[in-house]
Amino acid sequence: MLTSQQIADRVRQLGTEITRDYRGRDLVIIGVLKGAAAFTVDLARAIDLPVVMDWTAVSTYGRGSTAGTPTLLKDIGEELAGRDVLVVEDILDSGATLSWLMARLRKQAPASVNCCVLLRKPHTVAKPMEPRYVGFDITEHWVAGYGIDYAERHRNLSDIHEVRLPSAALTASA
Ligand SMILES: O=P(O)(O)OC[C@H]1O[C@H](OP(=O)(O)OP(=O)(O)O)[C@H](O)[C@@H]1O
Ligand SMILES: Nc1nc2[nH]cnc2c(=O)[nH]1
Repeated sequence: MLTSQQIADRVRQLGTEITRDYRGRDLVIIGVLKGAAAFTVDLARAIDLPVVMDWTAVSTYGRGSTAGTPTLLKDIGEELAGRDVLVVEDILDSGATLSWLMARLRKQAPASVNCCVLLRKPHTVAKPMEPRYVGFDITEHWVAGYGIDYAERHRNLSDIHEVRLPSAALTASA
């Protein structure tokens, strides 16, 4: 679906935009494990600012048209009060994970909270939200590679691939 070269080119563009938008600010980048690990590291290296990096992990069940139920698996360590926060996610699908996470981070009273998603799927129905930065708008097909898994495997692929699944398996995985 997307080659490593296409991804690298877009990551470089996003890094340039973020560098311009956050110059002179106290930027904290929060990568959402596990899917956004590769993207977060590459994006951070494309930003020409002294950013602070931190990590969180959230698991969300009941995606799609039903409201997801997120669980925090790993919290951040940074204090966010008064700082500019950029959450980095691999995929925006139902929006359940990101909307829950951003509401949680806002409770620490940061100066701002925005997000950068690599891939946006077309139907963010459950929790509509507008990321400040989007890498690519894609179809609703299941994808894997560049940090994104299929049944926990294939995160190590350099390209992003479409995974052909029977519709029953797709529902079970979500
Ligand atoms: O917009 P949503 O419907 O919430 O879906 C997007 C989330 O789903 C995937 O995470 P997953 O729970 O599979 O965990 P992982 O990042 O560890 O692979 C993906 O990495 C996003 O975090
Ligand atoms: N791994 C993976 N997780 C997802 N969560 C929502 N869509 C996807 C997808 O295409 N792949």
